[in-house]
Amino acid sequence: MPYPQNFETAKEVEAIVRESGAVPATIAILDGVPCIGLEEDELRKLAQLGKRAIKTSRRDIAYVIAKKMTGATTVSATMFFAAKVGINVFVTGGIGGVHREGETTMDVSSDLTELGRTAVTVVCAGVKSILDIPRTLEYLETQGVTVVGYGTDEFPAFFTPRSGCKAPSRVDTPEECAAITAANLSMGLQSGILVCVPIPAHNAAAAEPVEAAIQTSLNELKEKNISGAAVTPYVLKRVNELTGGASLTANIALIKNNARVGSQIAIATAGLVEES
Ligand SMILES: O=c1[nH]cc([C@@H]2O[C@H](COP(=O)(O)O)[C@@H](O)[C@H]2O)c(=O)[nH]1
Repeated sequence: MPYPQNFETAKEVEAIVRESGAVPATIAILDGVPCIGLEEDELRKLAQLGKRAIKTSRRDIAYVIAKKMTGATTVSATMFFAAKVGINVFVTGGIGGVHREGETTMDVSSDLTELGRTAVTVVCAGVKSILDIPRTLEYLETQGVTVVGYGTDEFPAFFTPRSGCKAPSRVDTPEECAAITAANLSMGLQSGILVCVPIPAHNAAAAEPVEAAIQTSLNELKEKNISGAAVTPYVLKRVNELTGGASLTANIALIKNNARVGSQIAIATAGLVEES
């Protein structure tokens, strides 16, 4: 997300979490120090750095710390730090997944392996259709990740509530999510839970222009020889440009919605699980 929308959204998300009765702790690595909860000026600096902050997945954590760099943590690294300090529930927009043609490129987000090895409940709006959604679900199954649709039988596809793929299971209340989180922890499964909240219908950017923009940007990847970690940021930026900002508006709306749902889940979970 570009500045200043990233800063404003982060602040608004923290406010939503507080208003809901939970405690927000935005996670990042600042000058080599992992931080769990940021002061407003720290949040602003990070937001202003934008792409100059290092996109930090699990593999990058040690390097960013050793080099005293500033890292914006992806879902995999954020889960790692959340688990370390006993945070059970974490909200984000979307997660990474298996890329289209991932069967040959092996471009599979480390978010999926982290979900397989770290017991944190991640609240998201599913994965974008820039990815291969059926293979993403297969890989989550391989990793032993509990995937639930929140108030839906269908796995949501970020900008649109529909992906054409069935969610492996369904919940309808924060209490059900909390009970699953508590069972996961008490069984010592040591894997994560993915709660997939569909974008609210009134916020959903009309699916067709977003889908068309995704196709265009995927074609550009090949022309421009872009691969690996650069793929997701490039496609997100291009889709926003091509849809005249509609995808950014939808992105912000769904993140706030996830924050509301995630806070309710966190509160219900706190009633069931002792702090570790
Ligand atoms: O819809 C989204 N997908 C992915 C990301 C970011 O991209 C990361 C995955 O990147 P990669 O595909 O390189 O693993 C996620 O953890 C998250 O930080 C995001 O913000 N929004």
